[in-house]
Amino acid sequence: MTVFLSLSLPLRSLTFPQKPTSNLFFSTQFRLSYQSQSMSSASQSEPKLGSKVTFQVPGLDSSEIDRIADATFQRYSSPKLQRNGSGVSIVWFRNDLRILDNEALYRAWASSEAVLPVYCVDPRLFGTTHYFGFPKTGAFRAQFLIECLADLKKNLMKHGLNLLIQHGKPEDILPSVAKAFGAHTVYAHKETCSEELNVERLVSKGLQRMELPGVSGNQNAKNPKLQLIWGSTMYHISDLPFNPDSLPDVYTQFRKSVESKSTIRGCYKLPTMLGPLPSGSLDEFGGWGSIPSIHELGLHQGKREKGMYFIGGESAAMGRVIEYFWKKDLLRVYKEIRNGMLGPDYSTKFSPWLAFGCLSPRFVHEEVKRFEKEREANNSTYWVLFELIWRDYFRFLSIKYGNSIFHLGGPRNVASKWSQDQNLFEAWKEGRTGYPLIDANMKELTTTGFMSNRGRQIVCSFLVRDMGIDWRMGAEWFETYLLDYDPCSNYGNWTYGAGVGNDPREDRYFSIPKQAQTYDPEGEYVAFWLPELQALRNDKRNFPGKAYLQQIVPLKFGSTNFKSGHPRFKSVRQNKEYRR
Ligand SMILES: Cc1cc2nc3c(=O)[nH]c(=O)nc-3n(C[C@H](O)[C@H](O)[C@H](O)COP(=O)(O)OP(=O)(O)OC[C@H]3O[C@@H](n4cnc5c(N)ncnc54)[C@H](O)[C@@H]3O)c2cc1C
Ligand SMILES: Nc1ncnc2c1ncn2[C@@H]1O[C@H](COP(=O)(O)OP(=O)(O)OP(=O)(O)O)[C@@H](O)[C@H]1O
Repeated sequence: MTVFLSLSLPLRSLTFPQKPTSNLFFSTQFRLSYQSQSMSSASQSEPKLGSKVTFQVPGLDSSEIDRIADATFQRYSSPKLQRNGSGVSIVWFRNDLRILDNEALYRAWASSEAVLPVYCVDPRLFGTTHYFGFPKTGAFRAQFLIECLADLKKNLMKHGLNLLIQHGKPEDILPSVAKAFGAHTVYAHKETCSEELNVERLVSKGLQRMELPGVSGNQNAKNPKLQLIWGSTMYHISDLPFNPDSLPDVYTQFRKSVESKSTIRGCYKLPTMLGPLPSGSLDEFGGWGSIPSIHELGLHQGKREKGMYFIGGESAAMGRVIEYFWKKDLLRVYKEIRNGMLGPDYSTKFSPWLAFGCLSPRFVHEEVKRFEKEREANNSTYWVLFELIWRDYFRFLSIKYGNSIFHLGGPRNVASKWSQDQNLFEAWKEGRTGYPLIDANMKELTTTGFMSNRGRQIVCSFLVRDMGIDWRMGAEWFETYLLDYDPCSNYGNWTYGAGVGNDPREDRYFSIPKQAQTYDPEGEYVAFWLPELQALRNDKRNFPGKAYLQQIVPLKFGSTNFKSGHPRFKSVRQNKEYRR
């Protein structure tokens, strides 16, 4: 039986698109809708490619998203679960904005008679990045967060709870909420990077120092505890076959070791109802508080002009899993199409929801296994897990290497000369380097908050290898803009790309002409983002010569316009081009 029967969706949902072919760079549907208009000659093809087109991810309407979410909650509910605690506990939501497979929420429920869910809108998240002072959270990610909070509140209410939203630092807010409700424990998910660890320490201290109401002199009265729970990875930290401090430095060793020696835990089941809420007044907190508007966060959301538009929240995340795996049947071919750049369907697009914790990687694992059982198991179905193991790996590496993942020399403390040339950096970030593949990717990032994995590797290589710019400038620019920003994956990948990562064998140079020929042979991607290229012949779009901006630097190896071996880069060591 397919998921559509169990979700009782309309009959048309039962018809799946034809099995996508193996040479896809993006989804069949996306390609077909454009191919019909796109002939090989420039004159007939391009008006539609360049027109303003947006794609909602997932591409489902809100009622279908709600139906999928309700059916999924239902599938994971167990009426047999029993709570045996007493008193009040608090769930402090952080980057775990979900109900399903949320161990902190489950434990808070099981250990109490009443649970109070709290989210703190921490002003530090809307400050600036560490070295270069870019906005810490850009408008796209802030808008995504707003939608995540609205969805979390709605789903908590469906389960008999609510969400108290407070504006301020968790270390100021949580002790006063715990005091007002006499909570015995604050449950939260554990983080691994120093900014977040620092907040954990401050919250813990705040709870310890809290004065208990009306119990002075009572030796038995206890301050509430902060109980931190591991929950961000697919493999649980306690199930690793090694201590994170002795994590293998080579990804393949890590992967083989966990695959052979560890198992992935099942998702936590949900009680049908999570209530009641504690009794008591919320007056001193202004009632349940409000979800901030983008303006209240000091940001401005521009018009969505083009490209993908992600819907925040756990319900949309579940909708995307069902859409990508079951409805569009793309899990079957994921490995063949995952290096695409254009349209919503060449890859799962799970990352923004994973980063906010709307989606549990263990849930993705269980859906992959269900698909393998009910439809097909192949290299593609495995490959989504392979990629999620990369995500786990970077998370565990952040424990082993601490703040060095943010430092110029990276985990290996590599001494290199880097430039901070503002002209070059501005051209990179604004997408006017004269290389269509770079410019298109950078425009996609600042227009949507997303960039493909292929694109990220190419623009990273160009910034650090061809321009010689301090990689942290690129990493912080990504930190501002990415919807899926996650310190471990972002800085982990940047240190790899810059050649300062923990694995000395990872030294990546991406040749732009080669990447363009392989991954955008018809120039569809660059023409989508750079309409001025649409008038050119398909094979010229990535190599437009004088028809486009002048190239701001020559390429280190091989060039589209410049002669290779430009003296500026003579001293740079030749690296093999990297292909994954
Ligand atoms: C310079 C650079 C910076 C990056 N910054 C981030 C970041 O801040 N946050 C982030 O989630 N990913 C980051 N990535 C990894 C990767 O590009 C994205 O996870 C991926 O593009 C997200 O799209 P998707 O969900 O469709 O991926 P899919 O191809 O569908 O992969 C499925 C999932 O596997 C995980 N994954 C895939 N590739 C990687 C990878 N290289 N490293 C870690 N996890 C991976 C992601 O969770 C992803 O959602 C970065 C990569 C590079 C090269
Ligand atoms: N979640 C995060 N996102 C981005 N950066 C983070 C995160 N957590 C920690 N960092 C970075 O970790 C570093 C910690 O700086 P801190 O001053 O506390 O320690 P440090 O090791 O002495 O670093 P530095 O010498 O760069 O100041 C900073 O670069 C900070 O931006």
